[in-house]
Parts: sequence; C-alpha cells; structure tokens
Amino acid sequence: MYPDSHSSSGATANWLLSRIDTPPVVGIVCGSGLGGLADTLKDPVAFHYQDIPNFPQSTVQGHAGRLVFGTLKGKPCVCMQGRFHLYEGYPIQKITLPMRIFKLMGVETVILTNAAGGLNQDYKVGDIMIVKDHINMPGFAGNNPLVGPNDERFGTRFPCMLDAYDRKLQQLAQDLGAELGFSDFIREGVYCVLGGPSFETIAECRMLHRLGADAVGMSTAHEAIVARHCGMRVFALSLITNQAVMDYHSEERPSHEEVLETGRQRAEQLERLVSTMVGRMEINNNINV
Ligand SMILES: O=P(O)(O)O[C@H]1O[C@H](CO)[C@@H](O)[C@H]1O
Ligand code: HPA
Repeated sequence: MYPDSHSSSGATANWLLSRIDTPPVVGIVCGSGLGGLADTLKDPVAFHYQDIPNFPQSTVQGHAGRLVFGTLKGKPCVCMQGRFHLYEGYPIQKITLPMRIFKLMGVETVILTNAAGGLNQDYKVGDIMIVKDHINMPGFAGNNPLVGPNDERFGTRFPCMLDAYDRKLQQLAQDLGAELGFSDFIREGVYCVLGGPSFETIAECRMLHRLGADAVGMSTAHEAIVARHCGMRVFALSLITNQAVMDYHSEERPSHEEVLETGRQRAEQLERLVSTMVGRMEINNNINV
C-alpha cells in the first residue's frame, strides 16, 4: 500500500553508489523546461530513469527522465532532469522517493526548481522567486508524502515545517542575485502546490492570492517535506513562467508551451544563480570539497 520503504530507497541508493566515483553532497531537481541545469555538470555520469531500480518514469514534456551525477563548481552533485508530479498518477510516496535516495547517497542540501504561475500582482513573467515558504494544498486533504507508517530511520513522525526552506540559503541567493546583476527579477515569496494537471480557475487564483500565495504550481512542496523530514537542507526557486489570471475579462490562457518557452528564455540566468550558489555553499561533511 505504501510503496516507499527504507529497503527500496536503500537498494536504489546502493545500486547508484556502486556506479559512481564520488557520492553527491548536493541534490538538484530541475523543474519544467529547466533541465539544462543538468547539462552544466562537469564529468557527467547519467542514468535513464527506466534503468534505475524502483525509479518512476517521467511522463511530462520538458522532463527528460535522467539522473545525472557530476560536479558543479567542484562540488559533487546529482541532478534530476525531470521530476514526478501527483497528476502523473503515482502515489505521493513514490514521487518523493528520490529525496530519500538522495539522503541515503549522502546529499546534505537539496535545491528544488520549478515553473510556476505568478499570483503576486507585482511579479512579471521571467521573475525568479526565492521560495520562503509553501502552502501544501493537497496536504489539507490528507495527501501528504509522510502519510503511512513512519520510518524512524529517516525522521520523526511529526516533523516541524517552520523552517522548511533554509533561511541562510535564501540570504545567499539574494546576495548572489545582486552580485550577478539579477536584482530586478529576483523576488521572494510563498509557493502554493496544487494537484493539477488542470490549470487554476479565476476563482481559484483569486482565492490562493488572498490566502497569501505568491506563486502556484504542481510540485516542490512534497519534495521539500520529505527532504526536511530526513534532515536535508532545502532551498527552492520558482521561475514565474506565466501570470495567473484573476480577471474575467482577460484573454490570457496559461499553457505548458508558454511555461517551457519562459524556461528557455530564463534558463541561463537561473543556471548561473544555482551554480554560483553551489560554489559558495558550505558543505559540512568530511568529503574533500
Ligand atoms: O513544477 P514543475 O515540475 O516545474 O512543472 C510545472 O509546470 C507544469 C505545468 O506547465 C506543472 O507540472 C507544474 O508543476
Ligand atoms: O499557472 C500555473 N499553475 C500551476 N502550475 C504551473 N506551472 C507553471 N505555471 C503554472
């Protein structure tokens, strides 16, 4: 009934570790249309999801379905070129399984990226939002990735989420964003996850905005919850790929094509921000990085 267990993620972690030279300390998840990040890794070793035991398959356009190991600014990283979403039909524990595999391979810091609709009226398409918090809408209905027996080897039954997104990394992103000349399009806000795959109605966008969400998407929060549960540091970025429509007179219509197109236009800056961050991050373990 609950597809994840220490043994399935452990078997996959061991399978992967036996095929790479250096265990990763940073894990990166590429959002829709943002998979180019994985191509920036040096000395890459890539695995197709279909070849990795227990791994789900990517079914969404813009998610290549490869796990890429390599170094970014000298630090060993693993990059998911394609993530899993609730609407693909996988149980929520399965779509977050890679977080536990990351943990078991030695990852300390997870960087999540996503494409999202902008609810905040000050946001423009192409803005990069540093996620400071999330609203887990499916969780309100009991669809939380930690539902089911708790495996104490990963973490506690009732994990705190007040510090889900690491504040020091948020500050580092702000500082580096300024250094790179990105301040005009760097924002900070609250990400709200919905189940999808239908985009939101106007009434839903208005409601989410009033609830305090700045951006809306269909991913990330579940990964953040599982990553925090097992003690990894989490940092997340949303690329605002489209404006959430809140006006019944608007002719705008969101589409996945627009999402991917904005990704293409902003990919280079987003990649630079992420790689600069990885370069400046402090790593706590004993690996020589
Ligand atoms: O969150 P990522 O994976 O970036 O993808 C976003 O883009 C898709 C919609 O265009 C949805 O899957 C939404 O969640
Ligand atoms: O407008 C959106 N809504 C939900 N998910 C999204 N992912 C990109 N844009 C959007």
